[in-house]
Amino acid sequence: MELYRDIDLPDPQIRTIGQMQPVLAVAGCNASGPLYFMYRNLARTAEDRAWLAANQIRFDYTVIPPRTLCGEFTKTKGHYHPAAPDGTGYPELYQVLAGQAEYLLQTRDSSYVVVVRAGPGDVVLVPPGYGHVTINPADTELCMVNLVSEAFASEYAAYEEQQGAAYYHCTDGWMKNPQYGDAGDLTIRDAPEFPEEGIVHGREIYELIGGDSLGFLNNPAEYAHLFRAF
Ligand SMILES: O=P(O)(O)OC[C@H]1O[C@](O)(CO)[C@@H](O)[C@@H]1O
Repeated sequence: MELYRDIDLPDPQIRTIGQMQPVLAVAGCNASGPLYFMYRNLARTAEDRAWLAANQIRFDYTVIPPRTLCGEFTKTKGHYHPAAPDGTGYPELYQVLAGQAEYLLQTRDSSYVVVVRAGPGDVVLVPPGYGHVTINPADTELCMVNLVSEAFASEYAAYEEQQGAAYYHCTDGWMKNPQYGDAGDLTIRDAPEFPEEGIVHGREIYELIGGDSLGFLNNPAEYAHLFRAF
């Protein structure tokens, strides 16, 4: 899969282990350093950048090197998205470029928790109302891109208050987070595709920029059919 080497990357935003402490499986895990790198708001051309800005959409590139922290595979911090003005939560679209990813998605009441496994070229839609964490369970770098509305700020409080997501992926397997007494069993599945919107494995999601398939990112209520796969 194309690694977007043709885009000049700005300085990344770096997620440090210090920032991750509230969400790690082992509280107080003695580790330090940068954990992952987020290159936000990218575009290949001035025309694409103008289209993205006019449509309030961001294209980001994230690199998650392999690592374990006190026995837990490296992961993103985890956050929820608020509701759009139409009352439906903002969704997000990811695509893996290199490495292996596990998208750990959960409803706000954690009654449904699902891991979507994805490899190079795979697309993953985070449906409205789902919080998400991305785990790198492999020993290679995970590179991924995402398209998301830039009309909101991510909400981290619930993940921080409950010490992360409902499950942790550790080197000896999946472990339920004891702070989620009522969490549902873990479902593990592959990523569904959405051919009617041109969102299919192996097709660069960047190609959707400038087209008419990304309306769901800012007007999710009109696209309920897209979110039924979950
Ligand atoms: O904000 P977190 O939970 O650290 O997750 C980082 C990921 O989220 C994004 O901000 C998009 O939601 C990406 O830039 C990045 O891959």
